[in-house]
Amino acid sequence: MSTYDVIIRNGQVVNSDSKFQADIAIKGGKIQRVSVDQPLEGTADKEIDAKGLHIMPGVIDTHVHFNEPGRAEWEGLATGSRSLAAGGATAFFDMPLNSTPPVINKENLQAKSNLADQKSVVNPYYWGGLVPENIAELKDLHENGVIGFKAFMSPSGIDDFNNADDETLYKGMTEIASFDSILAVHAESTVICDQLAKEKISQGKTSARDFVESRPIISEIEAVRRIISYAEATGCKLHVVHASSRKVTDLINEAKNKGVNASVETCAHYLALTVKDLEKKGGLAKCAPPLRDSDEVEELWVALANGEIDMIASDHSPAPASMKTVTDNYFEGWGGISGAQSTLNVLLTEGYHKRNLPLEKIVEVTAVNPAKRFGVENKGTIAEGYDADITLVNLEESFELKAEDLFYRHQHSPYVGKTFKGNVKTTIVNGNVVYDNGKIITDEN
Ligand SMILES: NC(=O)N[C@H]1NC(=O)NC1=O
Ligand SMILES: [Zn+2]
Ligand SMILES: [Zn+2]
Repeated sequence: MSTYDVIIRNGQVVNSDSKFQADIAIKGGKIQRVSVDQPLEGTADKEIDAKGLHIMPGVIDTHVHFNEPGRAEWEGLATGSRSLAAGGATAFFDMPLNSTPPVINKENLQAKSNLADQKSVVNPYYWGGLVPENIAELKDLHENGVIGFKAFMSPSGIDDFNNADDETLYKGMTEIASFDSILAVHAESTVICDQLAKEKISQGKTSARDFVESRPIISEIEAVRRIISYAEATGCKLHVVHASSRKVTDLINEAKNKGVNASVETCAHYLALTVKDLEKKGGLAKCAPPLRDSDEVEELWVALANGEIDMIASDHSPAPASMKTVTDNYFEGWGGISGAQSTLNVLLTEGYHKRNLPLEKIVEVTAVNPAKRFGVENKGTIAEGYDADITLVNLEESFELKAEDLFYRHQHSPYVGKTFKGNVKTTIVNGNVVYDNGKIITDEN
């Protein structure tokens, strides 16, 4: 009988506050021993030599749309979760849309979680939706384990998930505050975006730049200011997703300084891609809020380095290729980027290698802060007693991302063709190796 299930030897552990050489022993899905600077004694059913590799807490992707049930032809829990594992993620928070029926009541939550239990290779968590029709359902959703609620302040693009008007936001936040949960918002102004889009389209102005100009940063600023005022008035915890500009993250930080319980996410694509990519790659790089110019990208990196951004997620919101093809009208086609597999690659390449972003900071915004902010216990850190959710990374290995390397239901992404430095070699979820050297390892193989 071996002492442990898995031992990882000779790796360099990275936590959000430290880096050290250690051997790690896993048993029963937990990290049982972390032996710093001296060889760990004992045997294991599986020994992994991590010499030359960095051992990081698995990424917790707080923002994905896996679209199942109901829209599995766009993605799916099996394919989506495999892509995460291949990218070093060990948990995800699935958005209440674009699955159908959306997660706006307990029954729909259970339908999704039953499917995830069968299909996901990483740990699933769920956002509940806040829509004008479901304020009476929020408490039930909370009691059934959603990690928080998500509302759209502008149209969601999905017919069965209405955006929240001001009354819904105010009443919903009052209700969510009553049981101390949190509201995440997609913050763009409906009035500004709709009006500008109408104007552009009526003038035949439908280029990539026109689309971006129809969803300007001020539209995010307006919506974020408004939602902060509701957070102040109701005492509801607030989380702003996919801020595309430091001008937006600044507002959250000002609010925090005034004592508002708020946090902010940005996405890998706002750190790695610009309007030029949208022009070049067409629909593959279309999202909302849209990609910005390179000066905004650089400012976001500064914000990240300064601790002004709480977490980085993918907002993986895929669709079939036919819906991502833009010819000359950028107002047509699905807005949403396929990126779940590449978040860590982006942060290592563009952050650690190119801009000297410390590895500890990457762990903080991909693992520690997501776990802390949303009350996910025993995850986000490599330490004794924590869950064995771990990714092994070769920081120096470069590779060019190919479409056939993607585990998505549809093998496309704006990152295809990009050379990344920093490659995920192995991903361990609850003590089981689920991804190793380019392959998903499941019970069947
Ligand atoms: N419904 C949905 O997934 N929308 C997402 N896509 C995107 O680009 N931004 C979003 O909020
Ligand atoms: Zn959104
Ligand atoms: Zn989203």
